[in-house]
Amino acid sequence: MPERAFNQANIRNFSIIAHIDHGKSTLSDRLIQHCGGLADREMAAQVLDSMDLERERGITIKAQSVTLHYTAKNGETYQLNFIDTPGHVDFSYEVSRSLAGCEGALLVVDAAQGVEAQTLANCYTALEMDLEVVPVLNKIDLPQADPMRVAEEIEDIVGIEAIDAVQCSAKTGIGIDDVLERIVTQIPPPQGDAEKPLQALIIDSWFDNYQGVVSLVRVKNGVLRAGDKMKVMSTGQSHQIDKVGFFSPKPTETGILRCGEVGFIIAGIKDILGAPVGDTLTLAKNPASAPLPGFKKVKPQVYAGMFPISSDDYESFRDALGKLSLNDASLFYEPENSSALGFGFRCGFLGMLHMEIIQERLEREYDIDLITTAPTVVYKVVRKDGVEVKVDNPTKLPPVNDIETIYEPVVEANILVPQEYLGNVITLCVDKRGMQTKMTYHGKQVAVTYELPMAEVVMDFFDRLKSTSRGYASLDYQFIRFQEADMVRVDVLINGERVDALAMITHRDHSQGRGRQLVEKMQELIPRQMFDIAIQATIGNHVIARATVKQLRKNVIAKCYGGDVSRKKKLLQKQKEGKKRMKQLGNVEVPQEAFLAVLKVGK
Ligand SMILES: Nc1nc2c(ncn2[C@@H]2O[C@H](COP(=O)(O)OP(=O)(O)OP(=O)(O)O)[C@@H](O)[C@H]2O)c(=O)[nH]1
Repeated sequence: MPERAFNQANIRNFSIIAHIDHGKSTLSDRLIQHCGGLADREMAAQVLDSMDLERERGITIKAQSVTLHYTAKNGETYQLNFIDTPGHVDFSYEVSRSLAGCEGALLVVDAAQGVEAQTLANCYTALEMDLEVVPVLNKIDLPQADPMRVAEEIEDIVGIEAIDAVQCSAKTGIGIDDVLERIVTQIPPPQGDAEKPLQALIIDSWFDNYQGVVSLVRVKNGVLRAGDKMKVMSTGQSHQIDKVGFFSPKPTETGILRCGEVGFIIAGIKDILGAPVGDTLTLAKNPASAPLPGFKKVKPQVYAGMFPISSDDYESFRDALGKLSLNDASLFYEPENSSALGFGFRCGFLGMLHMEIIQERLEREYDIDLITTAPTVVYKVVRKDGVEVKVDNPTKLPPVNDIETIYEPVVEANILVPQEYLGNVITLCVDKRGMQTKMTYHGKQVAVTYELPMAEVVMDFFDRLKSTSRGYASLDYQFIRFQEADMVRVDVLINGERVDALAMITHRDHSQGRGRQLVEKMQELIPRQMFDIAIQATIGNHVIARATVKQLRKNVIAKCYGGDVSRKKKLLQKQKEGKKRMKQLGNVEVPQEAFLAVLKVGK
């Protein structure tokens, strides 16, 4: 392989911080196009949002990278390594992961919309990590764009200089040159010493069916070559490096990654735990004395049970979770056994979107049909005998008589909202048992801070906030403490049998109303069968609500008795498909939606 020209001073490693829809994907495609990374026809598909799911949902989930070469106005050619970051509130942890590989970040703000809470939180993370934050005002082609106002907002709310912020339109291409020049002039080159022992940070790892584990790394010190024997510092395991290179955006082998560079490495690692994200790689021959600081560990916030509909899928389900968790350190799972749903896993997620995405990936990429139980947060329970337990599953809540106190997790939620929707947002927060702690006005925008029970926030809060503010309010939240709360477990009985997978933990004040809504929702969702089905909600032995699904009188097939066989077959086939998502509880068939009916209550 020919030696590449290399000058560490001409490397720029950066990420883009942007709120969803402010144009990050469009801008990154433009930068790639401008630097000749892609032909126009390849631009049709946005490149960095590579997973199908991401494209459909229009959001970026996983960190990806691309290496570009840009010849600047000063005549020098720069290597730009762009590491992508996700934009949703559930994934701020992955943002810090991407930022750890960079010296700078572009803060892309829609010049018509202004600053949103999520960009704010990520921006603070970047500033804390000592990154150079370069503000970029996008969408200046829009008639309603108001770059001066938004620049002031950035200064006022984010607290960085923005008056001479670069203005561009990722859509029309205006100002893209200026963005590239800013990257080169404002973001510092990587520090690090090529002569020191190798230290390469694993930013991301994923499993490729042909290559095994592929890792995206940032070389902080030393040099990494194909053929070298490298050591994973946390496990001490050594592997021969097969391939190294860049994504440009197609994978391009270079045989070497030098100090300051970002690229992929493949080392024939088959074990999915062999290259953990946040770990440090060094060389077996001349190892570094210490690993690099890893990433802040994140704890899942929401737990739910996931059960394969067919018990034959259990093994493949476990393998799939293993593969997914390789590049998603925030995904937690452990075996769970439900009397209603059989063998499955208790899974922990960052939030509801994260949960939905994992569920969809399992179904689409791994072809596993699942029943998911209602998500719950983690409660701290102090028993009468003084022992403290963490409860991530309503069925594990100790009997009422054994409980001294229950503590629920509380978050601090920062919301940015235009003044005209402030009233709606306050109503929503009060409804969700929120307590206001701060409110400041910034031009047209208001920043409000609430302390809210996490259980209320992780479920449907984000969606409701969006709809009550016509999409203008934005949210960021973090766990602050556990707080004593009067929580109870509501059980659901179907024909007298307690269904463990349907239990929920809720505040006592809401329990009566939610119990009622829950049984009513279940009544709608459970199809009528050949007998009456009684649905009850209980707290302990006390029934708080009941409903009945009346028996079905007619047999569907009876209708076409004597009719032609193919029609009858079709009807049966249709029924069977309809049943795919059903679970047999005793003699009652319950559809998947019923297990999530809890999410539909309390609105
Ligand atoms: N008018 C105008 N529209 C733009 C511009 N840049 C992006 N858009 C549009 O804004 C919408 C969102 O752009 P994306 O690039 O997908 O946004 P994103 O921030 O990458 O979204 P995530 O991938 O979810 O983080 C798309 O409909 C784009 O066509 C711009 O400069 N001007």
